[in-house]
Amino acid sequence: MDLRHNEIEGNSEPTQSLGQTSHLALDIGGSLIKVVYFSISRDNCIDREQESSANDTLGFSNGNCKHPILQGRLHFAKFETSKINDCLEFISSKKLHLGGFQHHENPGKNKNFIKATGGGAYKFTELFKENLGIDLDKEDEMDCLVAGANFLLKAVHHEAYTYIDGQKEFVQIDQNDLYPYLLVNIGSGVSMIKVDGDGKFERVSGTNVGGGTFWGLGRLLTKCKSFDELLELSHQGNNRVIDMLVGDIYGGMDYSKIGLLSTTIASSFGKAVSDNKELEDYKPEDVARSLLRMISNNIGQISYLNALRFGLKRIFFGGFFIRGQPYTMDTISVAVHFWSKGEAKAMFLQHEGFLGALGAYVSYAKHSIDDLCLCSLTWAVPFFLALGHE
Ligand SMILES: Nc1ncnc2c1ncn2[C@@H]1O[C@H](COP(=O)(O)OP(=O)(O)OP(=O)(O)O)[C@@H](O)[C@H]1O
Ligand SMILES: CC(C)(CO)[C@@H](O)C(=O)NCCC(=O)O
Repeated sequence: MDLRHNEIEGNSEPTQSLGQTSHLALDIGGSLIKVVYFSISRDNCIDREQESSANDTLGFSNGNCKHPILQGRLHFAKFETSKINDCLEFISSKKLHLGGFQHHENPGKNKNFIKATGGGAYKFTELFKENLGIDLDKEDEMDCLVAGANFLLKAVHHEAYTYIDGQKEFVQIDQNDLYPYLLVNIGSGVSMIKVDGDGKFERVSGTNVGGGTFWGLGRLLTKCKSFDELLELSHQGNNRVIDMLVGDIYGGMDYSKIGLLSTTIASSFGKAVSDNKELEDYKPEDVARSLLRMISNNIGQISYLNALRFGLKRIFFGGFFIRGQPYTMDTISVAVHFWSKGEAKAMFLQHEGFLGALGAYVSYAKHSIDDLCLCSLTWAVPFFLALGHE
């Protein structure tokens, strides 16, 4: 199966067979809105009974009931939360809102609802109702992050990877040895969640110094107009111009007695004090680089401390701050490796920014199984689990 970052192919039971349609879930965060939606390839409609035994071996037999399976793609899109109207326009233009579930508690209401998580699911309830005529069915943000991460780690073959010395290496996940792990979601702010199983987790820590801090401070300091511009700048910069290194303090030497190399940052932005320069005297790219390093390092260190607190060896990092950026991932990996003396491992996720939205999408399954499923399991579950069997 071709698993590209923005699309996942898979199977889905046709929604009309269950008397419902739903192809859309949202995660409306402080900075970004993440959209996950399923599109059906109608020409690929196949009969469930002609399928391989993948579903059956997973316990997803539909018994005596016979109905077709549709094939399609799971799409991923994102919008800035400040431009929520673009998102509404996108949903409307693709008519994604027309496929929502009917309220099963009150079918007479005849109102569509779509699954939504993140703070914006609360903040923008009325906006969605007024503009698209849909209710947002709210799912808890932490529940969704965990459900999304667990789903990806179990179902998608090349999902988790390490990033060490510029090398991306995919990690084989043993489903029987997945838990416990620490999930660190770096969004506007950062949540750290100890995951012990499906739906079994505890948010053990967090920090307000996250992706929003990088983008907010970076915008003020560099006058960048977009997040991508800030990232691009940080690629070109040299953090040593503005960070105070151990070597700057120790006359070029390591402080080997306590394990610090001369190249280790002793104080982020520390040179700005002794240099006696103004902001304009520094290149924006150097400032951007120092900032990215400072924030990534700090998150890596706090993550390690929490992993240590609970004896966790594996830390999975998600959230849109990461954006598959080599320098960000390298800094986080080095921080985790350095502080844990190689005991803990930092891993990243291909669908990093979509954990919450995927978790909200998976949560449709709850309704189908509990309330709506007539003679087989929901369309969503076999579809997702089938991913792992390609
Ligand atoms: N195009 C972009 N525009 C703005 N921020 C971006 C962009 N791409 C990546 N980012 C980074 O991603 C962060 C947001 O990540 P994410 O979408 O995971 O969090 P969120 O859901 O908006 O925040 P929270 O969960 O704290 O409410 C931003 O703070 C920024 O650092
Ligand atoms: C408030 C949330 C959960 C919203 O997504 C996130 O931004 C976050 O985890 N912030 C960090 C808050 C803290 O624990 O200090």
